[in-house]
Amino acid sequence: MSTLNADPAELQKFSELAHRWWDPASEFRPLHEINPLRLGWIDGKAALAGKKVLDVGCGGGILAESMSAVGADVTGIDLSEKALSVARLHLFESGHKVDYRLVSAEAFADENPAAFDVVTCMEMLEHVPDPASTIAACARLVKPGGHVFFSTLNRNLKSYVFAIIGAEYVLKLLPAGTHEYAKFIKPSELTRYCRQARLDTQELIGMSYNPLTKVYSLGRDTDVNYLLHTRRPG
Ligand SMILES: C[S@@+](CC[C@H](N)C(=O)[O-])C[C@H]1O[C@@H](n2cnc3c(N)ncnc32)[C@H](O)[C@@H]1O
Repeated sequence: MSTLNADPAELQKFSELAHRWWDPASEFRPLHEINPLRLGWIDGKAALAGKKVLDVGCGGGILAESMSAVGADVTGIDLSEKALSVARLHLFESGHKVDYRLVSAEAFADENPAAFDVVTCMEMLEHVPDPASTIAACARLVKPGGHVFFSTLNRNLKSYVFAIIGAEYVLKLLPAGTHEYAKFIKPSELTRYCRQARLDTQELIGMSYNPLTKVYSLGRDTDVNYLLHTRRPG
């Protein structure tokens, strides 16, 4: 039996904060603030309405719900039971429909090969022990010709300064200890894992935060946060 590709300390961290997931002033504020940007970018590439979509590492469901709101048929998977409970409860408030499951990407891929038009895996890879295994699972889950989207944090001096020192200690956008530098992933590594999983890179785009205007934007600067659009060949 293969070992579970999960770090119990990471899951515990998200479980402890889970009750604040939908508070836009909480530790999850950055996810609320970046959501319209990433949703628009994903929708622009994959035209979500009517598509079967899987959100891997969905947490409390910020992205999953928003994809349902634009007409996608969304399933969300995560290994934090508390985050999933919060996600399920929030559906009563929002009226959206998402099927939430407590299962790893690898196990779900064994049960549902080539089942989804679109797979999203955002802000999750930097929290798992073996990101290449998660990426390979996402590649197995998507249909031939389908889309897979990732986002994560780059690994360099600038990302260390911005994502850890800046976000966790100076601006206090995130609790100290949210991120572990060694788990950040360079775009070259992410695209290599994708190639190994037979996912073709379509676009790599940066996401930057301006601390003066407090506004996030998409652009060419991939030094800190970035997103990757890939497709499984048809
Ligand atoms: C920073 S949150 C991102 C949530 C969501 N993807 C978003 O961007 O709004 C990271 C999520 O990954 C989940 N996670 C961490 N390790 C995981 C694993 N091995 N399998 C599935 N989910 C995992 C956590 O429980 C948490 O919900």
